[in-house]
Amino acid sequence: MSVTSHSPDKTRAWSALEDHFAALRDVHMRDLFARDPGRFPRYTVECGDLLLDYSKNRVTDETLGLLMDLAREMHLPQWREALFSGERINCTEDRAVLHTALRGDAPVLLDGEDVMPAVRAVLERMRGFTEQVRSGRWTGYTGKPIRHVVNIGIGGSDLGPLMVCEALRPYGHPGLSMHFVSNVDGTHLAETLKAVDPETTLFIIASKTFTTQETLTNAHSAREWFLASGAGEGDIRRHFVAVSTHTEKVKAFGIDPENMFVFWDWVGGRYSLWSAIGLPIALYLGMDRFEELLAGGRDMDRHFREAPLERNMPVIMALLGVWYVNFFGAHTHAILPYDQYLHRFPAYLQQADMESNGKSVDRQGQRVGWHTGPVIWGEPGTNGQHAFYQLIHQGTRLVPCDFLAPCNSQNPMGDHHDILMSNVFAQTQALMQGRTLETVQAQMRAEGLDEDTVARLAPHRVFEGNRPSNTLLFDRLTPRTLGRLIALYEHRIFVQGVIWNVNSYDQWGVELGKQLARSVLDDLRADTPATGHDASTNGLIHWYRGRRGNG
Ligand SMILES: O=P(O)(O)OC[C@H]1O[C@](O)(CO)[C@@H](O)[C@@H]1O
Repeated sequence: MSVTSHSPDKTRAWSALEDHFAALRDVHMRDLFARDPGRFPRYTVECGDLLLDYSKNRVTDETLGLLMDLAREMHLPQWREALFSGERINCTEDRAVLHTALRGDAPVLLDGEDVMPAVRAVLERMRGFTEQVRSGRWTGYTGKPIRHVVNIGIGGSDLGPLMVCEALRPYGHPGLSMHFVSNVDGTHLAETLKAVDPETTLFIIASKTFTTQETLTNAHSAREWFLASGAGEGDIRRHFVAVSTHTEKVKAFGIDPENMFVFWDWVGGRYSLWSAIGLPIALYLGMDRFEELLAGGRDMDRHFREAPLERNMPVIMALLGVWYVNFFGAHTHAILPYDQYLHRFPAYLQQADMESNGKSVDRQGQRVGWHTGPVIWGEPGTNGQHAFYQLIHQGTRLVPCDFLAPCNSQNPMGDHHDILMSNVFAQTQALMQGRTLETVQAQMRAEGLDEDTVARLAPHRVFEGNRPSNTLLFDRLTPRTLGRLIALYEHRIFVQGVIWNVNSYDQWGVELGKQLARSVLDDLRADTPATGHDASTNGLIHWYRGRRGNG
């Protein structure tokens, strides 16, 4: 690797940020706004139709300057170049990380060979296939056109395509209904199969490794269901396609390689929606719109690569996150989309962010002495307001929030959209400004309440404020805009990984549970006593074995 890495807490900027934090921790954003009328124009940045307003953060010019120093001391510009140019920055798996090439338009050399011809060839095959299915020329085994697409995959082979198909529903093919089966709980597949017809259903078996237990179990059961409907083995080719990096394993499952769409080990699962893993997206939206999504990702790549760090949207968002995690001690970060179509965006980002930066050893294998990725969570507004915003406004924890909202609804209806947007702006204002005890008391007296009631209730009605948020506005949730948004968060994750000196592109933390599940499953199938686990696990296995089949 051409770039060196080291501990962030050994940098000069980190120490300076610690001192600066001590001076700023009790400063209220109300006062920062009062002192500085230029905050909004200075602390906003654009990329295409995206506007990021980060003025409602607990920062000053000095904070931002020090955060930029930290990025430079951690060699962010060099790491960014290593990412885009195909260096093997996934050091534990010795892999390049090239999801940006999937949406790129220039040669990218990996081991001296340009990856772009292969990328374009897969896109062309996707175009041919999706046009056949969407036009009705690709028929099922009884000659009927495809009406249902069932994607069977999990994690990155599910969450991205599912989120995008939901987000871009207004652009979806009216004659295709999209289904996503991920959970190995038989209920997920069973409920999906109740809604589809074997003669008109196309199954996509999506798995980078083609070894994932949940996906293969669901895929085998789907095939059995299909064959039980009266179809023959020879009909499988019209109803099952695969997306994977492993041709041999796809063949072994019984899917013709002709019906397989490939991608490569340099595409991480949680960054793979831009690859053939996006096949459900391309089927639903059509290939032109899928390419608009890619173009949106490319817009953000260009911005990330070319804009100065101080005007760089993913860099700014990432560094603000570092400021809260490492200096204010924030444990979580809320993603609050005020667009119903983005209702799976927080779930998608949970995997993208937490599987990437939920690490506790650095790139050198040493235990980190600083906090890394926060818990990512969220729900669409305004529903969240009536659920968990109480804690964000008045709880004891600091929860930095991202509010995302379109300036135009896909479904204009009366004054719904102005009402929705008034909530976005009011929430961020309330979080920032709060409401002081004096204001509460004055308001209560103006309402004519007696002094006892004022004294008793006023403390409950105080809002400390000083709670940070970013606001991301965009014109309308189009494929291109969504591409920009997704790539924005991908790069935010990358930058934070660089600052925390972790490898954001492996996921060893999912291994142990998988391994143990295999040995537990052996014990669930056995009739001899289970003794090889701890007392709790042995006890649970026996309890379950004694009761299954009774319910
Ligand atoms: O696409 P695959 O190989 O089935 O993996 C699915 C998911 O499983 C994981 O490896 C771990 O949960 C994810 O990183 C990945 O997205």
